[in-house]
Amino acid sequence: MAANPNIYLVGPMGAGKTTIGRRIAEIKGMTFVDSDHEVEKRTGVDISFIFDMEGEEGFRKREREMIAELSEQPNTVMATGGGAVLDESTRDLLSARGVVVYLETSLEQQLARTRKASNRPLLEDSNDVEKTLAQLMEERDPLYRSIADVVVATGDQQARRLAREIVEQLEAIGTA
Ligand SMILES: Nc1ncnc2c1ncn2[C@@H]1O[C@H](COP(=O)(O)OP(=O)(O)O)[C@@H](O)[C@H]1O
Ligand SMILES: O=C(O)C1=C[C@@H](OP(=O)(O)O)[C@@H](O)[C@H](O)C1
Ligand SMILES: [Mg+2]
Repeated sequence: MAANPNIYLVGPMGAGKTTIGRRIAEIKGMTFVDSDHEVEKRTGVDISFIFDMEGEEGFRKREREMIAELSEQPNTVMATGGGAVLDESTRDLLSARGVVVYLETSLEQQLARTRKASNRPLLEDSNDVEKTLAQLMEERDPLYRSIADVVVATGDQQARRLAREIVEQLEAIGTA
């Protein structure tokens, strides 16, 4: 039997990439990786610390290299960080090496889902989180769409249910 194609989740902060990605991997019996977590493991520090020390540019370089490495791994579901798609080589790699799922999200949901958690320096350093999220979305939505094989609206449904629906959708189009 052919191995499962890799599944890559893209979308903005709070879309649920990390949460849903982990569930999809469980359902499919695939390996789950999160590019942010892998950068943190490799460096031994958190994302906010990397932004403080090296700026966003330093983080983007680490993110690009990590995604390039992780995308070589077979049978893998990878949650990317919300800004990973800014890099053209990353977009090309994700497109070429797996199925790309864009988790589309309303600003409202993003606000609710990013309210509690820390370690999102772009939001921690903002004095108007809603405006920052809206600006990022304007810049990035076309990039997410440009590589998406599937676009999934994340409504109010439970993470587990959403993951099941995504798996069904991928199986229906013959990509999982
Ligand atoms: N479909 C969902 N329903 C309810 N809560 C969710 C859902 N997706 C994500 N969450 C919650 O939102 C927060 C952010 O999710 P996360 O997976 O970290 O998003 P991302 O990786 O896209 O930034 C987490 O607390 C998570 O439990
Ligand atoms: O949107 C972004 O630029 C970022 C999103 C974060 O990941 P999540 O999308 O998983 O929150 C993390 O990579 C970093 O804080 C930058
Ligand atoms: Mg995440």
